[in-house]
Amino acid sequence: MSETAGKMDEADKTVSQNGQLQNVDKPVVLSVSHVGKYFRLPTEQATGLKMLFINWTKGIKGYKEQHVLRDINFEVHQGDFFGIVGRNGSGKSTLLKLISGIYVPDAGNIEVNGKLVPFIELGVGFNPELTGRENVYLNGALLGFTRDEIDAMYDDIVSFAELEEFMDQKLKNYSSGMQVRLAFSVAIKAQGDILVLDEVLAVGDEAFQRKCDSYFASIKKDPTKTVILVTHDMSAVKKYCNKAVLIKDGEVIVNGDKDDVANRYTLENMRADKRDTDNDKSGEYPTGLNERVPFLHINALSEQILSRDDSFRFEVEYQYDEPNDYYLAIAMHDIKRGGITYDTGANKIKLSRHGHCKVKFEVPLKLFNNGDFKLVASLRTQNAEDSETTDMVAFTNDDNCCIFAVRDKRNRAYALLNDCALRITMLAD
Ligand SMILES: Nc1ncnc2c1ncn2[C@@H]1O[C@H](COP(=O)(O)OP(=O)(O)OP(=O)(O)O)[C@@H](O)[C@H]1O
Repeated sequence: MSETAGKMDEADKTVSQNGQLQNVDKPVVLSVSHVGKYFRLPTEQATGLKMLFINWTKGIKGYKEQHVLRDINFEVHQGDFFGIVGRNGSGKSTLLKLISGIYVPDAGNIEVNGKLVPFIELGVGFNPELTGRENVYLNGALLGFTRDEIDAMYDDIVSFAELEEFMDQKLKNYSSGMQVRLAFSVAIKAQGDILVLDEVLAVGDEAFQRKCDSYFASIKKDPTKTVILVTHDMSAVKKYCNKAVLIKDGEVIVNGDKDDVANRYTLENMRADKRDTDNDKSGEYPTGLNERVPFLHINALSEQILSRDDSFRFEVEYQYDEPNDYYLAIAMHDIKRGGITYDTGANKIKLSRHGHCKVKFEVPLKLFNNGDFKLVASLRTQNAEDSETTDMVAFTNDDNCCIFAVRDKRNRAYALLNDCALRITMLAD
């Protein structure tokens, strides 16, 4: 085993064991160890030297430190397609700027071995008063390429950007899409070793995105090129990356397996959506609850990201003190595709315990295709006049329901549950 492979961290080992990572024996091209970054946000301004002195004697700093990144550790090997994922404001762009040498870390260090080409902020290194051609040369020079090197890659850049007819026009006359195309083409066609890209999939029109798509597919196969990609697009992470990290509030919370990272990100987003709804609560009881049923909650008892070999276990926890029998009705919504996937029916689960109760359930996932699901429940009582009918007493809303997701490599994103769920029968004439 090489020295580099000997240095691999726990995440690398895990990933290589489940067969996703092929590059652990390749050289480390980027090493991020114990990196921290904070920004100073001004709180009050001293208006002069005297004020500054008074503040100093009182211990008033005049700024507060916002820790944007804390103890970030990971390694990227040559040939990796490495994803950096996280919600808005989690610190991804700051991390890319540190990797690209735009910022200096306040703690830890970053080692880059190879020529790094960043595409992280549009407009950096471009001058609107210069022509497209001049901008290619300017940008290439800023990236550290010689004139001869830029001459050699110029045609390739222009043809990828499909801007042949516009190269002698000033950049300020380009549409924003054209500017993105040119900047992106310079970044990817420049012969660097490590390409650092921020949200590139979100730029350009559909045709250009398709082109980027096939470019990514080809670069993924090139063992000498390394890509570091920041994206919110989990299908891109699953499709291109062999490794990824998930950053939350400035810390790496998942490191290594790109599927784990993508799944956890989905879960974090689902949780955040739910929290947003929680914050909207008003009145004495949460929506759906009342003095008869002051508490009704669905709790996940299993992991919330599962494969079709798993079962999802959950419990309905509630408070109900009236002496009559009652019913629990449970429905499962398909969050992305819409619609109800399953419904127990209003009077199938009859219960008679009272007080604070918990009832456990299990859903086998064999028949599920990939998707995000929301379980909702209602507590119902028999209608006094019609024994066939139930009346809803309380229901879970978005703040007390439960979510889970099915992610299985064997499954597709079809709307239907399971490939065998639908049978089309030919009818007689
Ligand atoms: N130059 C700066 N000065 C002060 N605070 C900053 C600076 N740059 C970023 N921040 C703060 O650092 C935090 C992380 O920002 P960053 O842009 O790295 O997040 P991000 O994960 O890239 O977000 P997004 O997905 O929205 O691009 C944010 O709270 C942001 O306000």
